[in-house]
Amino acid sequence: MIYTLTLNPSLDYIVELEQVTLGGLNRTKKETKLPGGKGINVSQVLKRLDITNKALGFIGGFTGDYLENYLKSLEINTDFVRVDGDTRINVKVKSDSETEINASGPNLTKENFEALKQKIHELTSEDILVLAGSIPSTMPTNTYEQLAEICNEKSIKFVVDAEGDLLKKVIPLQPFLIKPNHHELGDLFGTTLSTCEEVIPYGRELIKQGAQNVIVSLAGEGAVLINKDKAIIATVPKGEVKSSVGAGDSMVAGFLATYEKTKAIEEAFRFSVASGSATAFSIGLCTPEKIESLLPQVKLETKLF
Ligand SMILES: Nc1ncnc2c1ncn2[C@@H]1O[C@H](COP(=O)(O)OP(=O)(O)O)[C@@H](O)[C@H]1O
Ligand SMILES: O=P(O)(O)OC[C@H]1O[C@](O)(COP(=O)(O)O)[C@@H](O)[C@@H]1O
Repeated sequence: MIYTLTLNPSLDYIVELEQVTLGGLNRTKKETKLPGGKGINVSQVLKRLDITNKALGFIGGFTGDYLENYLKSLEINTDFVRVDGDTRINVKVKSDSETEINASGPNLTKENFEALKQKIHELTSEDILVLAGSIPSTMPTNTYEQLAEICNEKSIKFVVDAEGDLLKKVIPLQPFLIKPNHHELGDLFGTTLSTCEEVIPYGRELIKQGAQNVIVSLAGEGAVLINKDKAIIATVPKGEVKSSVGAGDSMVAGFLATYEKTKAIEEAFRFSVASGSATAFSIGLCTPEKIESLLPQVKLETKLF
C-alpha cells in the first residue's frame, strides 16, 4: 500500500482578491479553506484515482480536527500522531500573482517522533512511503534521513518531495523518486535553471548521488524525468492557471498511481504531468476526468544516455 507522511500538515486558507495593497486594508473577493500539506495532497489525489492509501503524520488542535474529519469524510485512511499544538494555517494569496505564507508548525516532542517512527516500522517491503513537505522547526534536521534509514532496513521504497537540506541529505539513501521543481533543483547547486535541457545534467548528478528517479517540474515550461538510463522531456498542457497549490503533489500522486498499476516509468511520467496541470488549472486538486482530458497534450521526448 502507499503511505504518505506529512510531518507538517496545514489548513490552506486561499484568499482571492483583485490586488494586494501592502500596509493597507485588503478585502477578499473569495476565500476557500482546504486541507493541505504535501503528503495529504498526495493522499487525496491517490484516493481520487482509486488508489488505496493511508495518510500518516502529526496533527493537533482544532485545525487538526478539521483535517482529520475532512479526510475521513473523503474515506481516506489516516493514522496520525496527535500532538499538543495546533496544526498550522498556510495562507495563499491569489491576485495578479500568487503569494504563499507557510507557517512553521507546532512544537513536537521526542515522544511524538518516537510514536511516528513506530508506525513506519510497521510498514513492509510491499509498501511505498512518500515523505513530503517541510518539517516543524522543532524536529531534528536529519528527520528524513532517520526515516529513510528505517525504510532501507525494511526494503520499503520511499519517495521524497522536499527542498533544501532536507532533500539533499536524503539523496544518498537512494530514494525511489524525488520531485524538485527547477527552483529547488537550482538552489541545491547554487544556480538558476530555466529550461528542460538545462536541468538534465543537474538531475543526472542527483542520480549519481543516489536518487533512482528524479522528476523536475518547470511549471508551464515543461517537466523532465531523469534516471540512470535516460532523460524524458515532457511538454505541459496549455490552459488557464487557477491555482498551482498542490500541482507538484499531484505530479507525485499521478506518477505513483500509474506506476502501481503498470510499473511503466514513461506512462507514469505522462500521467504525472497531466495530473500537475489538471491541478494547476483548478482551484483545489485535479480530478481523474480533467487529467484524462489533458493527457493527449503531454508529448514525451526520450534521450538515452
Ligand atoms: N502554467 C502552467 N501551465 C501548465 N501546467 C502547469 C503550469 N504551472 C504548473 N503546471 C503543472 O504543475 C506541475 C508542477 O508545477 P511546479 O510549479 O513546477 O511545481 P511545484 O508545485 O512543486 O512548485 C507542472 O509540471 C505542470 O504539470
Ligand atoms: O510543507 P511545506 O513545504 O511548507 O508546504 C506545504 C504546502 O504545500 C502544499 O502541499 C502545496 O504544495 P505544492 O504546491 O508544492 O504541490 C500546500 O497544500 C501546503 O500549504
